[in-house]
Amino acid sequence: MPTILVTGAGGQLGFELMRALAPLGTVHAPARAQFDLESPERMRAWLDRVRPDLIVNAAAYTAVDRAESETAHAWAINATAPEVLARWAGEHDAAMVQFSTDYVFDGRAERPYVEMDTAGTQMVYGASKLAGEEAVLADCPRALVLRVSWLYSAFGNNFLHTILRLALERPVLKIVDDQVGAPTSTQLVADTTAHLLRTLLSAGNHAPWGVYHLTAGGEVSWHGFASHIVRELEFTGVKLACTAGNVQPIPSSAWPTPAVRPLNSRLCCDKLTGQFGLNLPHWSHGVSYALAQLQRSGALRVRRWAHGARGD
Ligand SMILES: NC(=O)C1=CN([C@@H]2O[C@H](COP(=O)(O)OP(=O)(O)OC[C@H]3O[C@@H](n4cnc5c(N)ncnc54)[C@H](OP(=O)(O)O)[C@@H]3O)[C@@H](O)[C@H]2O)C=CC1
Ligand SMILES: Cc1cn([C@H]2C[C@H](O)[C@@H](COP(=O)(O)OP(=O)(O)O[C@H]3O[C@@H](C)C(=O)[C@@H](O)[C@H]3O)O2)c(=O)[nH]c1=O
Ligand SMILES: [Mg+2]
Repeated sequence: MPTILVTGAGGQLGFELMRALAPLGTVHAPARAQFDLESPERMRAWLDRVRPDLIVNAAAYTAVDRAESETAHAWAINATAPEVLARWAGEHDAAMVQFSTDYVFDGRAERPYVEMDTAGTQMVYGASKLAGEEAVLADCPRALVLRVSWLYSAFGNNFLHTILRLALERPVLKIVDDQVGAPTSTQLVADTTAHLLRTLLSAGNHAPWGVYHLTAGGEVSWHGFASHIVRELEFTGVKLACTAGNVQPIPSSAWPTPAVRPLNSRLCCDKLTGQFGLNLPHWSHGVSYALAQLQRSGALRVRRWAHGARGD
């Protein structure tokens, strides 16, 4: 059984990977005190001691706007740390998975991006993630780089939770309508990663490692995504301050942010579905599932009572 290292297990994707990768081997998720991505020495010491056969790097610096002012910090975690991991993996014949993002592209193309397209972005988060990808591919012969987009889950910090919070508090939401992509659940990414690894690890010398785009099917703007979330929340009966009709579309120019996000975040996943014979379900499936998880956990009911009179 392979020994597997999952970094960032406390993050929204790492949490799902712990579940999805468990059948493939013995999964280790060291705490930050033992495995800090900003400490190459500590990482190497841990790797030399445990000697994983597979490194799955789900840790990252994901604060897109803050990265513009915390450049060194973002670069250390998103670019230098993957390089350290990949170098160790390459030297010890281990395999590695690195997660990357639609934000490596500048978003000016008029079609979904394919893996071979030239990536190039001005934003620090995207540029640091691109440097991480390149280092991993250069240093580890058995590397899988998965570019995912717009991740959300019932657990963790993400746009779904932002919209839930805002819809409970505000009568009107203004959301950008000119940035388009595919919201993708962490479950879909984690389960698909496990499928790919099962194939790749058993395929021998000619296994198709490399870069793949991995998102849910379909496409939508952030405004369309937010409207969908609020509409689905209305069905749950949770008491909202905002209705779906009051989620208003705005252009990016009306929502200035330190990091300029791509207008086109669409990633073509044909390479992955063709190579591995997998189907990537429409993005709305995962949203229904995440909201059902929130409802079953009691999170929506508690919020309703916290917000208004019980039973109203
Ligand atoms: N979120 C998104 O929408 C998208 C994410 N991605 C990529 O997917 C991957 C997973 O992202 P996601 O799960 O959303 O990220 P999260 O922000 O939810 O989790 C990131 C994890 O990294 C850990 N981490 C950060 N810095 C360090 C460090 N110095 N040492 C050890 N651990 C550290 C965090 O630890 P702690 O909990 O202690 O802070 C956290 O567990 C990343 O590669 C990201 O770039 C790609 C596209 C979209
Ligand atoms: C909260 C809010 C956001 N927005 C806009 C800002 C932005 O353009 C868009 C999305 O907002 P966020 O800042 O939550 O999303 P952002 O942090 O940019 O999400 C990204 O995270 C990184 C880690 C990735 O890799 C990307 O794939 C992507 O998921 O919505 C509004 O227009 N109105 C609002 O009220
Ligand atoms: Mg964010």
